[in-house]
Amino acid sequence: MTQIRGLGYLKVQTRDIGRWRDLVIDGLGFAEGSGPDPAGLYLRMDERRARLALLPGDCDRVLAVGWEVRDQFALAAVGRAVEASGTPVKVLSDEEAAERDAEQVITFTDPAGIPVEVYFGPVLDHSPVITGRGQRFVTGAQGMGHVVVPTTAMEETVSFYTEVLGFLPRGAIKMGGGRPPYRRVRFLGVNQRHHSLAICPAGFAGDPGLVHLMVEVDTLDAVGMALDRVRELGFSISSTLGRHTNDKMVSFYVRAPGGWDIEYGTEGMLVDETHYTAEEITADSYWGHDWSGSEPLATFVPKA
Ligand SMILES: Cc1ccc(O)c(O)c1CC[C@@H]1C(=O)CC[C@]2(C)C(=O)CC[C@@H]12
Ligand SMILES: [Fe+2]
Repeated sequence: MTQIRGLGYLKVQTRDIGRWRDLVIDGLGFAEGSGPDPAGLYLRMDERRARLALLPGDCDRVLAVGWEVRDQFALAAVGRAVEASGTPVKVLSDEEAAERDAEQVITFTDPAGIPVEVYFGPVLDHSPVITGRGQRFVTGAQGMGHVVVPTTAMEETVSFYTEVLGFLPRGAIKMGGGRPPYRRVRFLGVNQRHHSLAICPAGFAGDPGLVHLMVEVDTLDAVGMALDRVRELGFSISSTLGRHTNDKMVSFYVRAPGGWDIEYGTEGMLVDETHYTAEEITADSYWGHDWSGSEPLATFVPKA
C-alpha cells in the first residue's frame, strides 16, 4: 500500500503572473490565498493556505509537484524507499518546510526530471473559501486533482511511481493507435480519485514539465460558467467539453501561459479498490473533447 494520500499542491514558475491571475481567479474562480513570496500568486481551493502557487521567473516550468502523506512516520517510510531505490533525497529545513505550509518536506527528482516534494502536516487557513462562482472544489480525500507529466523515460518513470512510491495502476490508453511496441499514457492513483497522476510518453520533455493539471468542481454549471468566462477572457480552449471514458469526468481543457493546460471538470467517479482492475480504454471520451483547435504543447516542442 502506498503511503501517499493524494496530490497536495503544485508550484509553478511563470513569466506571466498577470495572465495567470486572469485565468485562475477571474476565469476558473479559484480563491486567492497567501504565501511567502509577495510577488507570487497563491490560489486556494479549500482549507489549505494554497494548493496552486505561481512564482514569477524567466521561464515557465514546474517547480514542485507536492504529494501528501499522513504523518512523520509515513514520510520517513517514503524517504527510505526513495533512498533505497538509488534516488537521493533531501530533507528540507524547518524554514523551507514553513514556506511550503507543511511541517516537514522531503524532495527528490523523479526519472522524468520532475521536482517532487513529499510532505506531512499541511497548514490550514480557516477563513471562508470564497470562490468565483460559489463553486466548491472537490478535494479532501481525493486530493487536489491530478497532474499529467511528460517523460522520455517511460518505463523508469512508471516503475518509480508504482514500485517505489506505491502508486496503483489505474489503466492506460494507447497513443496514436499503430502497432507494437505501443506507446501508452498510464494512469496512476493513490485514493478514490481515478488518477492523481498520468504519465505520458514524450519525444522531448523540457519546460514546462507538465501536460496538464486537473481540478474538479462540484457542479456542471460551474464548469460551463468557467468555460464561458475563459473564452471571454481570450484564452485558447485546447479541448472542448467532453466526458472521459475512464474517470467519467466531464471537463474542458484551457491553455495556460507557459504552454500547458488546466483541465476543469466535474462528476469524476470514485474507484472502489475491492472490485477495480486496471483497464485499457480505446477512446479518451464518450463524446466531446475535440482537441483539433489545440495549440501544440510546449513540452513536445524542442527548445531552439
Ligand atoms: C484519456 C484521458 C482520461 C482522463 C483524463 O483526465 C485525461 O486527461 C485524458 C486525456 C489524456 C490525453 C489523451 O488521451 C490523448 C493524448 C493527450 C492529449 C496528450 O498528449 C496529453 C493528454 C492526453
Ligand atoms: Fe486529465
